[in-house]
Amino acid sequence: MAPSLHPLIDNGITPGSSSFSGGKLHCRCASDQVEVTLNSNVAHNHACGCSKCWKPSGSLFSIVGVVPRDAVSVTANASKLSIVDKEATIQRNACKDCGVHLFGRIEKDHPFKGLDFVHVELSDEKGWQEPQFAGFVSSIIEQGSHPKEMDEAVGLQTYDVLSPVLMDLISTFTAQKSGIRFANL
Ligand SMILES: N[C@@H](CCC(=O)N[C@@H](CSCO)C(=O)NCC(=O)O)C(=O)O
Ligand SMILES: [Zn+2]
Ligand SMILES: [Zn+2]
Repeated sequence: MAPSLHPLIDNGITPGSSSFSGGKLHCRCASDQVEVTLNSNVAHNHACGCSKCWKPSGSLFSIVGVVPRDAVSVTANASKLSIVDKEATIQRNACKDCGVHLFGRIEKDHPFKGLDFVHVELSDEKGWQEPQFAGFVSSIIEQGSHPKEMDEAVGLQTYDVLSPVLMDLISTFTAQKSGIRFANL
């Protein structure tokens, strides 16, 4: 049987709503759930094959998107949150009890600083932006998947890092940091 890529993409992708403006995320504890309120839809939502992003058990990919950090607030049980790896670029705040990642924040100088990484499957609301691409696809081999499994039909454009739009953003940031100034950006 083919492995589950992720429940949000295994049986086709449901389009989000352009008028949707956010909702609440909950961890998976049976009680005293951590609640995070997002006052924005996500952008650049994508399937991520990396080993660091939270994924449901049995799935090869995480689904992760970004929201402005000003649109993120912890509205219940914040004391259950702990940063998974303080050295990582993305500081992933996870529930200490169930392990779910509620939001990932970047504090260092970085092109994506100001954006928090979130998993919309933790919300009961409908209308979140659908996954736009699959990134870090070859990273699933590092985690034990046979290289041939990478050829599974994901139903999304696949990349071994991020999409060209996001890679261009990162490269533009890097160039500007080194003193290069582009006209007409
Ligand atoms: N092969 C590694 C890749 C890990 C990685 O670089 N992940 C990316 C994408 S996460 C969401 O798109 C990243 O930016 N990580 C920064 C961080 O995790 O702090 C692996 O699989 O572990
Ligand atoms: Zn929990
Ligand atoms: Zn990732």
